[in-house]
Amino acid sequence: MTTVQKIKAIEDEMSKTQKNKATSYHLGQLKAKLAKLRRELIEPRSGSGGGANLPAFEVAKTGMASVGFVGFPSVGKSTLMSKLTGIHSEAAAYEFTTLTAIAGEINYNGAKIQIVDLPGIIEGAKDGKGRGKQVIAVARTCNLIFIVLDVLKPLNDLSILTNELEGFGIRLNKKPPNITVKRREKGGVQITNTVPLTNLDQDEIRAVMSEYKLSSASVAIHQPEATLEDLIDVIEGNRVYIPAIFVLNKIDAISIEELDLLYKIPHSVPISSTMWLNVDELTERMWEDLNLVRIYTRPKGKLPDYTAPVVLRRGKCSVEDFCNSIHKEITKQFKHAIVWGASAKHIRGQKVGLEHILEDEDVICIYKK
Ligand SMILES: Nc1nc2c(ncn2[C@@H]2O[C@H](COP(=O)(O)OP(=O)(O)OP(=O)(O)O)[C@@H](O)[C@H]2O)c(=O)[nH]1
Ligand SMILES: [K+]
Ligand SMILES: [Mg+2]
Repeated sequence: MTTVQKIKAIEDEMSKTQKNKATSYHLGQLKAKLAKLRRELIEPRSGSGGGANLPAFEVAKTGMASVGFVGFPSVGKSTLMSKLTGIHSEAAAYEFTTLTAIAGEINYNGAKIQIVDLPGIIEGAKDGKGRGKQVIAVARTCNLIFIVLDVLKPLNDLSILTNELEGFGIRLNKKPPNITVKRREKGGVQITNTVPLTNLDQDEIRAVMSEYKLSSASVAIHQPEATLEDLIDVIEGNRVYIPAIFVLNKIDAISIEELDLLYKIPHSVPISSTMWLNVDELTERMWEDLNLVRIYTRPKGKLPDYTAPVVLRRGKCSVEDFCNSIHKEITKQFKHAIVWGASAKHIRGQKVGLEHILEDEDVICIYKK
Protein backbone atom coordinates (compact mmCIF):
# COMPACT_ATOMS: atom_id res chain seq x y z
CA MET A 1 0.00 0.00 0.00
CA THR A 2 1.19 3.54 -0.71
CA THR A 3 1.14 6.13 2.07
CA VAL A 4 -1.91 7.79 0.53
CA GLN A 5 -3.75 4.44 0.53
CA LYS A 6 -2.76 3.80 4.15
CA ILE A 7 -4.10 7.24 5.12
CA LYS A 8 -7.34 6.53 3.31
CA ALA A 9 -7.72 3.18 5.13
CA ILE A 10 -7.24 4.81 8.54
CA GLU A 11 -9.64 7.64 7.71
CA ASP A 12 -12.24 5.05 6.68
CA GLU A 13 -11.78 3.13 9.89
CA MET A 14 -12.08 6.32 11.95
CA SER A 15 -15.30 7.33 10.28
CA LYS A 16 -16.77 3.90 11.04
CA THR A 17 -15.77 3.99 14.72
CA GLN A 18 -18.20 5.63 17.16
CA LYS A 19 -16.43 7.66 19.81
CA ASN A 20 -17.13 6.36 23.32
CA LYS A 21 -15.28 5.22 26.43
CA ALA A 22 -14.50 1.80 24.93
CA THR A 23 -13.13 3.09 21.61
CA SER A 24 -11.33 6.16 22.95
CA TYR A 25 -7.89 4.50 23.17
CA HIS A 26 -8.19 2.97 19.71
CA LEU A 27 -9.27 6.26 18.12
CA GLY A 28 -6.34 8.00 19.80
CA GLN A 29 -3.98 5.47 18.24
CA LEU A 30 -5.52 5.97 14.81
CA LYS A 31 -5.16 9.76 15.00
CA ALA A 32 -1.49 9.46 15.92
CA LYS A 33 -0.88 6.92 13.13
CA LEU A 34 -2.54 9.31 10.70
CA ALA A 35 -0.31 12.20 11.75
CA LYS A 36 2.79 10.06 11.30
CA LEU A 37 1.71 8.99 7.81
CA ARG A 38 0.96 12.60 6.89
CA ARG A 39 4.48 13.53 7.92
CA GLU A 40 5.83 10.97 5.43
CA LEU A 41 3.93 12.80 2.70
CA ILE A 42 5.32 16.19 3.64
CA GLU A 43 8.93 15.15 3.96
CA PRO A 44 10.85 15.77 0.75
CA ARG A 45 12.21 12.21 0.50
CA SER A 46 8.69 10.91 0.07
CA GLY A 47 8.32 8.92 -3.10
CA SER A 48 4.57 8.48 -2.92
CA GLY A 49 2.05 10.39 -4.95
CA GLY A 50 2.58 12.16 -8.27
CA GLY A 51 4.42 15.42 -8.36
CA ALA A 52 6.21 14.69 -5.11
CA ASN A 53 9.65 15.01 -6.62
CA LEU A 54 9.12 18.12 -8.72
CA PRO A 55 11.53 20.95 -7.89
CA ALA A 56 10.38 23.57 -5.41
CA PHE A 57 9.33 27.05 -6.54
CA GLU A 58 12.02 29.56 -5.80
CA VAL A 59 10.86 32.73 -4.17
CA ALA A 60 13.53 35.10 -2.89
CA LYS A 61 12.15 36.92 0.15
CA THR A 62 11.93 40.67 -0.14
CA GLY A 63 10.34 43.32 2.06
CA MET A 64 9.33 43.16 5.72
CA ALA A 65 6.71 40.45 5.33
CA SER A 66 5.13 38.24 2.70
CA VAL A 67 1.59 37.38 1.69
CA GLY A 68 0.94 34.19 -0.31
CA PHE A 69 -2.16 33.58 -2.46
CA VAL A 70 -3.70 30.12 -2.26
CA GLY A 71 -6.86 28.99 -4.03
CA PHE A 72 -8.48 26.78 -6.62
CA PRO A 73 -7.81 27.64 -10.29
CA SER A 74 -9.42 30.71 -11.86
CA VAL A 75 -10.72 32.29 -8.66
CA GLY A 76 -8.92 35.53 -9.58
CA LYS A 77 -5.58 35.32 -7.72
CA SER A 78 -3.49 36.72 -10.56
CA THR A 79 -5.98 39.46 -11.40
CA LEU A 80 -5.72 40.67 -7.79
CA MET A 81 -1.94 40.27 -7.67
CA SER A 82 -1.35 42.27 -10.87
CA LYS A 83 -3.61 45.11 -9.81
CA LEU A 84 -2.14 45.31 -6.31
CA THR A 85 1.53 45.25 -7.30
CA GLY A 86 1.67 46.41 -10.91
CA ILE A 87 3.66 43.24 -11.67
CA HIS A 88 2.13 41.36 -14.56
CA SER A 89 0.87 37.91 -13.68
CA GLU A 90 -1.06 36.37 -16.55
CA ALA A 91 -4.81 36.12 -15.86
CA ALA A 92 -7.25 34.28 -18.10
CA ALA A 93 -10.54 32.42 -18.10
CA TYR A 94 -8.91 28.99 -18.31
CA GLU A 95 -7.67 26.98 -15.31
CA PHE A 96 -3.98 26.75 -14.37
CA THR A 97 -3.02 29.94 -16.15
CA THR A 98 -0.37 30.56 -13.52
CA LEU A 99 2.30 27.84 -13.54
CA THR A 100 4.87 29.10 -11.06
CA ALA A 101 5.25 31.44 -8.08
CA ILE A 102 5.26 35.09 -9.13
CA ALA A 103 6.43 37.66 -6.61
CA GLY A 104 5.80 41.39 -6.47
CA GLU A 105 5.81 44.08 -3.84
CA ILE A 106 3.51 46.75 -2.47
CA ASN A 107 4.32 49.66 -0.27
CA TYR A 108 1.81 49.99 2.54
CA ASN A 109 2.11 52.36 5.52
CA GLY A 110 5.77 52.82 4.66
CA ALA A 111 6.47 49.07 4.70
CA LYS A 112 7.48 46.99 1.71
CA ILE A 113 5.30 43.88 1.64
CA GLN A 114 5.94 40.98 -0.70
CA ILE A 115 2.96 39.54 -2.55
CA VAL A 116 3.33 36.01 -3.93
CA ASP A 117 0.88 34.80 -6.58
CA LEU A 118 0.76 31.02 -6.80
CA PRO A 119 -0.66 28.44 -9.20
CA GLY A 120 -4.13 27.13 -8.44
CA ILE A 121 -4.33 23.95 -6.37
CA ILE A 122 -6.87 21.16 -6.41
CA GLU A 123 -8.29 18.87 -3.75
CA GLY A 124 -5.66 16.23 -2.91
CA ALA A 125 -2.80 18.71 -3.35
CA LYS A 126 -1.20 17.71 -0.05
CA ASP A 127 -1.14 14.08 -1.23
CA GLY A 128 0.84 15.04 -4.30
CA LYS A 129 -1.80 16.03 -6.85
CA GLY A 130 -0.60 18.51 -9.43
CA ARG A 131 1.93 21.05 -8.16
CA GLY A 132 -0.03 21.45 -4.94
CA LYS A 133 2.85 20.44 -2.70
CA GLN A 134 5.14 23.06 -4.19
CA VAL A 135 2.41 25.68 -3.80
CA ILE A 136 1.72 24.80 -0.18
CA ALA A 137 5.45 24.67 0.59
CA VAL A 138 5.71 28.35 -0.44
CA ALA A 139 2.58 29.24 1.55
CA ARG A 140 4.23 27.68 4.62
CA THR A 141 6.98 30.31 4.50
CA CYS A 142 4.64 33.32 4.22
CA ASN A 143 3.67 35.63 7.09
CA LEU A 144 0.06 35.80 5.95
CA ILE A 145 -2.01 33.69 3.57
CA PHE A 146 -4.85 34.95 1.39
CA ILE A 147 -7.16 32.03 0.72
CA VAL A 148 -8.85 33.27 -2.44
CA LEU A 149 -12.32 31.98 -3.27
CA ASP A 150 -14.76 32.56 -6.11
CA VAL A 151 -18.14 33.46 -4.56
CA LEU A 152 -19.91 31.88 -7.54
CA LYS A 153 -18.52 28.50 -6.51
CA PRO A 154 -19.50 26.40 -3.45
CA LEU A 155 -18.32 27.98 -0.20
CA ASN A 156 -17.40 24.53 1.02
CA ASP A 157 -14.20 25.09 -1.00
CA LEU A 158 -13.01 27.05 2.00
CA SER A 159 -12.92 24.00 4.25
CA ILE A 160 -11.37 21.86 1.51
CA LEU A 161 -8.51 24.37 1.14
CA THR A 162 -8.05 24.75 4.90
CA ASN A 163 -7.86 20.98 5.12
CA GLU A 164 -5.21 20.82 2.38
CA LEU A 165 -3.03 23.29 4.27
CA GLU A 166 -3.65 21.51 7.58
CA GLY A 167 -2.39 18.30 6.00
CA PHE A 168 0.86 20.13 5.38
CA GLY A 169 1.29 21.21 8.99
CA ILE A 170 -0.09 24.74 8.49
CA ARG A 171 -2.51 25.98 11.16
CA LEU A 172 -4.57 28.97 10.07
CA ASN A 173 -5.71 31.69 12.49
CA LYS A 174 -4.75 29.60 15.46
CA LYS A 175 -2.35 30.06 18.36
CA PRO A 176 0.15 27.29 19.22
CA PRO A 177 -1.51 24.96 21.77
CA ASN A 178 -0.77 25.66 25.41
CA ILE A 179 0.48 22.13 26.06
CA THR A 180 3.93 20.96 27.07
CA VAL A 181 5.28 17.45 26.68
CA LYS A 182 8.55 16.56 28.41
CA ARG A 183 10.35 13.28 28.06
CA ARG A 184 11.55 11.81 31.38
CA GLU A 185 13.95 9.09 32.43
CA LYS A 186 11.32 6.95 34.15
CA GLY A 187 7.98 7.09 35.93
CA GLY A 188 5.54 6.41 33.08
CA VAL A 189 3.20 8.99 31.56
CA GLN A 190 2.01 11.69 33.94
CA ILE A 191 -0.82 13.89 32.80
CA THR A 192 -1.59 17.16 34.56
CA ASN A 193 -4.13 19.77 33.60
CA THR A 194 -4.45 23.18 35.20
CA VAL A 195 -8.00 23.55 33.79
CA PRO A 196 -10.86 21.04 33.32
CA LEU A 197 -10.61 19.46 29.86
CA THR A 198 -13.71 19.41 27.68
CA ASN A 199 -12.34 17.61 24.60
CA LEU A 200 -9.74 15.18 25.90
CA ASP A 201 -9.69 12.07 28.02
CA GLN A 202 -6.84 10.17 29.62
CA ASP A 203 -7.23 7.08 27.42
CA GLU A 204 -6.72 8.90 24.14
CA ILE A 205 -3.80 10.87 25.52
CA ARG A 206 -2.17 7.59 26.64
CA ALA A 207 -2.81 6.04 23.23
CA VAL A 208 -1.03 8.91 21.48
CA MET A 209 1.89 8.85 23.91
CA SER A 210 2.29 5.12 23.37
CA GLU A 211 2.07 5.46 19.57
CA TYR A 212 4.93 8.00 19.73
CA LYS A 213 6.87 5.68 22.06
CA LEU A 214 6.83 8.28 24.83
CA SER A 215 6.53 5.76 27.64
CA SER A 216 7.94 8.10 30.29
CA ALA A 217 6.92 11.70 29.92
CA SER A 218 4.95 14.48 31.55
CA VAL A 219 2.08 16.08 29.69
CA ALA A 220 0.82 19.42 31.00
CA ILE A 221 -2.30 20.94 29.49
CA HIS A 222 -3.30 24.51 30.29
CA GLN A 223 -6.12 25.01 27.83
CA PRO A 224 -9.71 23.75 28.47
CA GLU A 225 -10.63 23.22 24.80
CA ALA A 226 -7.37 21.44 23.87
CA THR A 227 -7.92 18.55 21.46
CA LEU A 228 -6.01 15.40 20.67
CA GLU A 229 -4.92 17.05 17.42
CA ASP A 230 -3.37 19.86 19.50
CA LEU A 231 -1.40 17.32 21.54
CA ILE A 232 -0.22 15.59 18.34
CA ASP A 233 0.79 18.98 16.90
CA VAL A 234 2.94 19.64 19.96
CA ILE A 235 4.60 16.22 19.73
CA GLU A 236 5.17 16.46 15.96
CA GLY A 237 6.60 19.93 16.53
CA ASN A 238 6.88 21.06 12.90
CA ARG A 239 3.64 23.02 12.72
CA VAL A 240 3.46 26.64 11.56
CA TYR A 241 0.81 29.05 12.80
CA ILE A 242 -0.08 31.58 10.12
CA PRO A 243 -2.88 34.16 9.98
CA ALA A 244 -5.17 33.85 6.96
CA ILE A 245 -7.75 36.06 5.30
CA PHE A 246 -10.48 34.43 3.25
CA VAL A 247 -10.72 36.65 0.19
CA LEU A 248 -14.18 36.17 -1.32
CA ASN A 249 -13.67 37.38 -4.87
CA LYS A 250 -16.04 38.26 -7.74
CA ILE A 251 -18.73 39.97 -5.62
CA ASP A 252 -19.55 42.07 -8.69
CA ALA A 253 -21.44 39.00 -9.89
CA ILE A 254 -23.77 38.54 -6.88
CA SER A 255 -26.68 40.38 -5.22
CA ILE A 256 -26.55 42.58 -2.11
CA GLU A 257 -28.53 39.94 -0.19
CA GLU A 258 -25.95 37.29 -1.03
CA LEU A 259 -23.18 39.69 -0.06
CA ASP A 260 -24.74 40.18 3.40
CA LEU A 261 -24.47 36.45 4.00
CA LEU A 262 -20.80 36.40 3.02
CA TYR A 263 -19.99 39.03 5.63
CA LYS A 264 -20.91 36.53 8.35
CA ILE A 265 -17.95 34.26 7.53
CA PRO A 266 -15.18 34.84 10.09
CA HIS A 267 -11.83 36.19 8.80
CA SER A 268 -13.35 36.93 5.39
CA VAL A 269 -13.24 40.00 3.17
CA PRO A 270 -15.53 40.09 0.10
CA ILE A 271 -13.99 41.89 -2.88
CA SER A 272 -14.04 42.21 -6.63
CA SER A 273 -10.62 42.23 -8.28
CA THR A 274 -11.82 43.28 -11.69
CA MET A 275 -14.15 46.04 -10.44
CA TRP A 276 -11.77 46.98 -7.59
CA LEU A 277 -14.50 46.76 -4.93
CA ASN A 278 -13.61 46.71 -1.22
CA VAL A 279 -9.90 46.13 -1.85
CA ASP A 280 -9.10 48.88 0.69
CA GLU A 281 -10.70 46.82 3.44
CA LEU A 282 -8.59 43.87 2.32
CA THR A 283 -5.30 45.78 2.49
CA GLU A 284 -6.25 47.26 5.89
CA ARG A 285 -6.94 43.78 7.24
CA MET A 286 -3.70 42.58 5.68
CA TRP A 287 -1.82 45.27 7.59
CA GLU A 288 -3.52 44.36 10.89
CA ASP A 289 -2.82 40.64 10.48
CA LEU A 290 0.83 41.17 9.54
CA ASN A 291 1.34 42.72 12.98
CA LEU A 292 4.00 45.17 11.93
CA VAL A 293 5.23 48.05 14.06
CA ARG A 294 6.23 51.43 12.57
CA ILE A 295 8.85 53.48 14.39
CA TYR A 296 9.57 57.08 13.43
CA THR A 297 13.04 58.43 14.00
CA ARG A 298 13.51 61.85 15.51
CA PRO A 299 16.92 63.39 14.97
CA LYS A 300 18.06 65.44 17.99
CA GLY A 301 16.48 68.89 18.09
CA LYS A 302 14.38 68.24 14.98
CA LEU A 303 10.88 67.04 14.16
CA PRO A 304 10.26 63.33 13.61
CA ASP A 305 10.45 62.05 10.06
CA TYR A 306 6.96 60.66 9.48
CA THR A 307 7.54 59.77 5.85
CA ALA A 308 9.93 56.84 6.29
CA PRO A 309 9.27 54.63 9.33
CA VAL A 310 11.55 51.82 10.37
CA VAL A 311 9.27 48.78 10.22
CA LEU A 312 9.67 45.98 12.74
CA ARG A 313 7.77 42.81 13.49
CA ARG A 314 5.77 42.57 16.71
CA GLY A 315 7.63 40.27 19.08
CA LYS A 316 10.92 41.59 17.64
CA CYS A 317 10.54 45.29 18.31
CA SER A 318 12.77 46.26 21.21
CA VAL A 319 14.96 49.36 21.03
CA GLU A 320 17.83 46.94 20.33
CA ASP A 321 15.94 45.45 17.35
CA PHE A 322 15.32 49.00 16.15
CA CYS A 323 19.03 49.87 16.36
CA ASN A 324 20.09 46.62 14.66
CA SER A 325 17.72 47.17 11.79
CA ILE A 326 19.48 50.47 11.05
CA HIS A 327 23.09 49.49 11.65
CA LYS A 328 24.83 46.78 13.70
CA GLU A 329 27.27 49.31 15.18
CA ILE A 330 24.63 51.51 16.79
CA THR A 331 24.08 49.33 19.86
CA LYS A 332 27.81 49.60 20.69
CA GLN A 333 27.62 53.40 20.84
CA PHE A 334 24.16 53.44 22.43
CA LYS A 335 23.78 55.44 25.68
CA HIS A 336 19.98 55.70 26.00
CA ALA A 337 16.93 56.62 23.95
CA ILE A 338 13.91 58.84 24.47
CA VAL A 339 10.64 57.34 23.29
CA TRP A 340 7.30 59.06 22.69
CA GLY A 341 4.05 57.26 21.94
CA ALA A 342 2.07 54.26 23.14
CA SER A 343 5.02 52.44 24.76
CA ALA A 344 6.16 55.50 26.73
CA LYS A 345 5.03 56.05 30.32
CA HIS A 346 4.87 59.82 30.01
CA ILE A 347 3.33 62.03 27.39
CA ARG A 348 6.56 64.06 27.31
CA GLY A 349 8.64 61.01 26.49
CA GLN A 350 10.42 58.30 28.47
CA LYS A 351 14.12 57.59 28.82
CA VAL A 352 14.68 53.92 27.99
CA GLY A 353 17.39 51.28 27.44
CA LEU A 354 17.93 48.71 24.70
CA GLU A 355 15.47 46.21 26.21
CA HIS A 356 12.46 48.56 26.01
CA ILE A 357 9.64 47.21 23.80
CA LEU A 358 8.34 49.68 21.22
CA GLU A 359 4.77 50.09 20.00
CA ASP A 360 3.33 50.91 16.58
CA GLU A 361 3.90 54.59 15.63
CA ASP A 362 6.29 55.35 18.48
CA VAL A 363 8.84 58.10 17.94
CA ILE A 364 12.42 57.50 19.05
CA CYS A 365 15.53 59.59 19.51
CA ILE A 366 18.82 57.74 20.11
CA TYR A 367 21.61 59.22 22.28
CA LYS A 368 25.11 57.90 21.67
CA LYS A 369 28.04 57.69 24.09
N1 LIG B 1 -16.54 38.69 -12.47
C1 LIG B 1 -15.29 38.66 -12.01
N2 LIG B 1 -14.36 37.94 -12.67
C2 LIG B 1 -13.10 37.94 -12.18
C3 LIG B 1 -12.74 38.66 -11.03
N3 LIG B 1 -11.43 38.45 -10.78
C4 LIG B 1 -10.99 37.64 -11.77
N4 LIG B 1 -11.98 37.34 -12.63
C5 LIG B 1 -11.90 36.49 -13.83
O1 LIG B 1 -11.64 35.16 -13.45
C6 LIG B 1 -10.82 34.53 -14.43
C7 LIG B 1 -9.60 33.91 -13.78
O2 LIG B 1 -8.77 34.94 -13.29
P1 LIG B 1 -7.26 34.68 -12.89
O3 LIG B 1 -6.76 35.94 -12.27
O4 LIG B 1 -6.52 34.12 -14.04
O5 LIG B 1 -7.46 33.55 -11.79
P2 LIG B 1 -6.33 32.69 -11.04
O6 LIG B 1 -6.91 32.35 -9.72
O7 LIG B 1 -5.03 33.40 -11.05
O8 LIG B 1 -6.27 31.39 -11.96
P3 LIG B 1 -5.10 30.27 -12.11
O9 LIG B 1 -3.79 30.96 -12.25
O10 LIG B 1 -5.50 29.54 -13.34
O11 LIG B 1 -5.18 29.44 -10.88
C8 LIG B 1 -10.47 35.60 -15.45
O12 LIG B 1 -11.32 35.45 -16.55
C9 LIG B 1 -10.73 36.89 -14.71
O13 LIG B 1 -11.07 37.95 -15.56
C10 LIG B 1 -13.76 39.45 -10.37
O14 LIG B 1 -13.54 40.11 -9.35
N5 LIG B 1 -15.01 39.38 -10.92
K1 LIG C 1 -7.08 31.38 -14.66
MG1 LIG D 1 -3.23 32.79 -11.72
